[in-house]
Amino acid sequence: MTYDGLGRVVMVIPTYNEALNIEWIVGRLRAAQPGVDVMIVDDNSPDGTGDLADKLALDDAQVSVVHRTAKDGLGAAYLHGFQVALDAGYDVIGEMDADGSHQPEQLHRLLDRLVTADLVIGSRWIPGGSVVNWPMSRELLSRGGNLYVRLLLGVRIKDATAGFRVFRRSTLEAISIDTVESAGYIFQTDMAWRTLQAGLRVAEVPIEFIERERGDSKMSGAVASESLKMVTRWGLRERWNRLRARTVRR
Ligand SMILES: Nc1nc2c(ncn2[C@@H]2O[C@H](COP(=O)(O)OP(=O)(O)O[C@H]3O[C@H](CO)[C@@H](O)[C@H](O)[C@@H]3O)[C@@H](O)[C@H]2O)c(=O)[nH]1
Repeated sequence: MTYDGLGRVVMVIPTYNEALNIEWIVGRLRAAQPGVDVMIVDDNSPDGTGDLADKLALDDAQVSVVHRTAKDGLGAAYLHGFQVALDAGYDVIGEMDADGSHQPEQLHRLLDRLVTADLVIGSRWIPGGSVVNWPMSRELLSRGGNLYVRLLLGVRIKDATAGFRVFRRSTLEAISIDTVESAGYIFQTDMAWRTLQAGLRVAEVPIEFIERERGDSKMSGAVASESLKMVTRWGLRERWNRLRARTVRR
């Protein structure tokens, strides 16, 4: 099935212990966008999410499942799913969480904008975007993290850490996903940064992000500190490269 003007679209949904959410979110996505396929990438969740995903795939030819052997991080799960989607010939490959934070009913905003962009991010931090039910600590972490990314990397994106996105196939091909190494949530920033560095168009559209009601977030101190370290390293490397280029020109 296809989405008008964009070709074949698949939304990749990574899961780890999302048994309480997976049927609900896939049902909503299929109802909201019947032309869009779904690929669940499960890291052998102990709560049986993988089995539930298999049942969904059995009942619906537009749902597929990638089973991985163990929990290996959000970024690693997405990269695996992206490669499967590229091999399957999809024209547009998207990302969203399994827990209802990203609303399938708002996916059309991202897809419509992709007609004139290479990556579209559903943004919480542009006018019209919002967050529902996040504790102040989480909002500060996200706003502060995004400010740090803007300052260190010099990018204009307001929500570079967001996980509701759609990529053109050509974007994933241009940034050579087999060279991406970030395994945790910093993967989101890494992909946006690589897209900009490849000279491609990154657009943001406002979304309402709703904190999950069932199951637990996998965000942790280790995930946040990995992000801080990586952004600092990229920022310093970028400055060093610019300085060297200037010195060589003189
Ligand atoms: N397969 C797999 N899935 C994972 C893993 N870690 C997390 N996930 C899945 O990835 C999705 C997001 O994980 P959450 O732990 O629910 O994320 P969050 O705290 O709500 O984080 C949100 O904010 C982040 C920072 O802005 C975003 O990067 C993230 O995408 C999301 O929108 C969920 O579907 C979850 O099951 C993993 O190691 N493996």
